[in-house]
Amino acid sequence: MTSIDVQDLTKEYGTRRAVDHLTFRVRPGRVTGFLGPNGAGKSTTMRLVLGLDHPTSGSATVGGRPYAAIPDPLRHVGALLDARAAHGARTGRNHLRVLAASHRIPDRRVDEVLEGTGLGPVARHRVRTYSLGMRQRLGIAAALLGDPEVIMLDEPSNGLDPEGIVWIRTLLRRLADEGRTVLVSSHLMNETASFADHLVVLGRGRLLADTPMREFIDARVRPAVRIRTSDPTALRSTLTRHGHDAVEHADGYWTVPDARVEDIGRLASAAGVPILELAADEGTLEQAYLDLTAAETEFAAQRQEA
Ligand SMILES: Nc1ncnc2c1ncn2[C@@H]1O[C@H](COP(=O)(O)OP(=O)(O)OP(=O)(O)O)[C@@H](O)[C@H]1O
Repeated sequence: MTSIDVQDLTKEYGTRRAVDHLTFRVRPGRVTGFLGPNGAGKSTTMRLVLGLDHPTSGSATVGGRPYAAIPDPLRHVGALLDARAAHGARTGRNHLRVLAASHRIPDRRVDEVLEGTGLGPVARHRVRTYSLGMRQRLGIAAALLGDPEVIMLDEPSNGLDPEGIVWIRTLLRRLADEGRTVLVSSHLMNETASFADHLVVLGRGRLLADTPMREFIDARVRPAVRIRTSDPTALRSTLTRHGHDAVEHADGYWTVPDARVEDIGRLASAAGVPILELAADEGTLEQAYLDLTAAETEFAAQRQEA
């Protein structure tokens, strides 16, 4: 089982500290979403893990070894950092064949990943004719080429069309279900919520959260019940009688904070209040993320004032 281990990792560029004493572990068998505002240090951390940059202090290892010490690294760690990196004059297939040859990976694997990433029909076209989405797919194909147990993707959904977004979601889930270690950075919260089991969140180079996704949301967003009725007066009086503060919204919905669907449903039914819709409002990753990063911004402002 191969984990990514980041231990007290710090990276400074001049006076700018991009990564600040960061410690976390990315475990196999699940998709870990890597989140944080622009400039939080996600790409720098990924580059440090891949040995593309040297840490100022601390360490980053894969399966207990620094990337540079892994023989045939493409067979162990697959990464997509920058989809523009492929040589535009080569065909997609040749780009992958060159990579494969340097790691003694057979050409048939090239054709396999081309098919798997939906690039079969354009495999013999030059990369410079590819759309951003096709380049993303080519970058993902390159990451998968060595059938690695560790996969790191920086913004893989970038430029993908809706069908591509569904494809990447399914792919990430499958890779994790196969027991691989999958780390994926994204700015798209709905997207991340659809594939991640676990989250690592950075803010200004520091670790803000390292937690299962459900716990991350539940700790920050109060659960509520959404309800719609044809008799708002009866609904309000029933809820008030039972100590619930309901909030009415312009679109005809009511929200009952800190309540469970079972309880509100039972109360309404016992009081004969007609219910048109009833649902648990469990909170979204976006709400929880904005709550966390807002708190972080406030903290930063307070520190500056002090
Ligand atoms: N080569 C470099 N030289 C100088 N500063 C750098 C370099 N690479 C990154 N930085 C700085 O380090 C900080 C972290 O950048 P990084 O790209 O890792 O953030 P990120 O979380 O990936 O952001 P984004 O979400 O915008 O991609 C930023 O302030 C950035 O300007």
